[in-house]
Amino acid sequence: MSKIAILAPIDEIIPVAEEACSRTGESFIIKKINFDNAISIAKQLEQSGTEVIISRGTVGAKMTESTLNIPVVQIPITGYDLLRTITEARKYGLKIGIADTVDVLQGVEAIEAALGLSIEKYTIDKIDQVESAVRTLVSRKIDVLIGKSVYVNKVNDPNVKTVVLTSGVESVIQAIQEAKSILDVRRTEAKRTKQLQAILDFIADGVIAVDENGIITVCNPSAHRILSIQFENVIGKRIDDILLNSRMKKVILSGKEELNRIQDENGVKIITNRIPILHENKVFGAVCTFQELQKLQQQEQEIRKKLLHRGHVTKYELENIVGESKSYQKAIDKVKKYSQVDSTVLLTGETGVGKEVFAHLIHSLSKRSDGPFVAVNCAAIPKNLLESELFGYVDGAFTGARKGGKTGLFELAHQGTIFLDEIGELAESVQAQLLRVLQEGEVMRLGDERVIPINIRVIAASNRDFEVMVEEGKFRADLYYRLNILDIPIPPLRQRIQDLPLLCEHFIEELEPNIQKEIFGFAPEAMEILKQYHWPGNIRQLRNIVERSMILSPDEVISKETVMLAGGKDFLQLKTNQEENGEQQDTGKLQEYEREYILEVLNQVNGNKTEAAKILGIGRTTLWRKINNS
Ligand SMILES: Nc1ncnc2c1ncn2[C@@H]1O[C@H](COP(=O)(O)OP(=O)(O)OP(=O)(O)O)[C@@H](O)[C@H]1O
Repeated sequence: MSKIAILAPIDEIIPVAEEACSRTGESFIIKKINFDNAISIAKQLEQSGTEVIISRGTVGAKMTESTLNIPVVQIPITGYDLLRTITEARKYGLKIGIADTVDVLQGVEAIEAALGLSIEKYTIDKIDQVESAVRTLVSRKIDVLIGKSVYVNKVNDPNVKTVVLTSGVESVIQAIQEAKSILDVRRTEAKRTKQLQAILDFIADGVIAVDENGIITVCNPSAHRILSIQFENVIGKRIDDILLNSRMKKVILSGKEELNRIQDENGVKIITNRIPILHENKVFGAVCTFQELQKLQQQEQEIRKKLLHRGHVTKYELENIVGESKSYQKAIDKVKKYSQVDSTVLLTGETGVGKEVFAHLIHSLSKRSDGPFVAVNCAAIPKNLLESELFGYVDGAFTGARKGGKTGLFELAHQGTIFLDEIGELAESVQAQLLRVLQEGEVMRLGDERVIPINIRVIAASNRDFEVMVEEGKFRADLYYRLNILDIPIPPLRQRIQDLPLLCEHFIEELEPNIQKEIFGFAPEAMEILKQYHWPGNIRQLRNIVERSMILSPDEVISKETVMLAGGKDFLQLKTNQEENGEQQDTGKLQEYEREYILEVLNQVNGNKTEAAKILGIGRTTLWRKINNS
């Protein structure tokens, strides 16, 4: 199918067009048309793949002004065509009239001067001037009328002869060249449009463009998906009828871009960039690109997880939790119940009772278990950094701020749980911001004006007495009540000492692979010692003592002496108490055991005193004194 068609409004054009095609080596469609059927024929050709039409005269002009989507190239009237036609007309008389467009008439003036002729001219500027043009010229008593076929066909005065002004082969060749270059441009444009379309179809960002009146000109598939609105035929509609908060008209009016704005559309939160489309300092539209905030936050979490090589995931499951005592089981029951709701939990208890373990457990039993678990020890992060760590910051928020800004831990916990350990250590300013997070479900990065909505569950923990802190004005009362919706007090180890054998067994099993020693357990007297101790460091301290005892023990069963040694000075104090209680202890013998075990440890670490002191939990000087004392 040829991409170019020549539509001839007069018969004379057909042989000229055929000649032009044969000279240029083309085989275009050549069809005879008339004023009435021109547009329907052109439309049929357009549908069957014709991309450029060549025609001429009034019919050509009619096609250009019609609803055709393809360009129409006019076959020009050249000076040569005029000369040829005027020479022909002179055969019929000297009084010549001509009706045509201003550019053709300019050529006529040049020929008049050269030939010493005076020609009656009628300037056509609209296609419906045929009748009046012919009437006017005939009334001037002309001998002959020159014009396009529609004009000459209207002459019915037998005294006036007619000559059709038509184009020659050169003019048709000129039109063919022009049509071919239009075809080239259209092909390049089509390629570029296809490329752009592929980009728009492929990118995950939503893209919507509007013209200067706010009428949608582009809306890509991601925009449809993200906003999940039925976008039937959105092209051509007003942006404000489709989106409630688009602000595109504002961007067109101000000519200023708006970047990284959070926008709510039908309950979908999106982060949007809007820019004006400028040409020669004039705004002729705007384009916005946007992403779903929730997706962005998820991706950011994924990337951060990978970058940090550690996932914000829970480490403890219910089966790793040891404790059968009533008080502990009561606390575990609360964990199970509270994990099913989304309210804030406050865990209280002495250091090392397992507050973090409980927080992990609540998360892993909750419906958020697939989301992140972010644990923050508020006492471990320097006070001046805590705010920026929790809330994040934007580029240039403060001196020393990392380029590109930083996502805060609250944002990282989005769709999951944040565990704020040692919450009693929060500075007052941070307490106020935390209250806002709990009340509004939003965070604001340092140096930013935008609020970022987040969906998190907060679990807080402290080993301090909040009521006293609130009374002393060190902790905001409103924050305390907000945190203390569900409370879980965790009992200290000394109040559930019956769990001790189970815990020891659990830790031996857990530690054995690391220590690479087979240990059966604690001798009954050793267990007695452990049960008598008051465990200020609770389970963490117990785990350390079990580990130390396992390393020190020369036997598969850990003896009382090994435990005494592992307990260090805290346990020696215990021995004194026992003595005071009337128990007989042989101090000299104990010191001897102590010395023996210290030597055993030294032996295991090849005499490295620093290493041995570390394992024994005593200073190097004490170690030296203990070896040399006896
Ligand atoms: N019920 C339990 N069963 C087994 N191990 C436990 C249990 N509870 C706590 N642990 C262990 O005890 C140690 C201390 O627990 P955790 O860090 O949760 O205490 P914490 O109360 O948060 O301490 P801190 O107040 O110092 O932050 C951890 O090694 C943990 O594995």
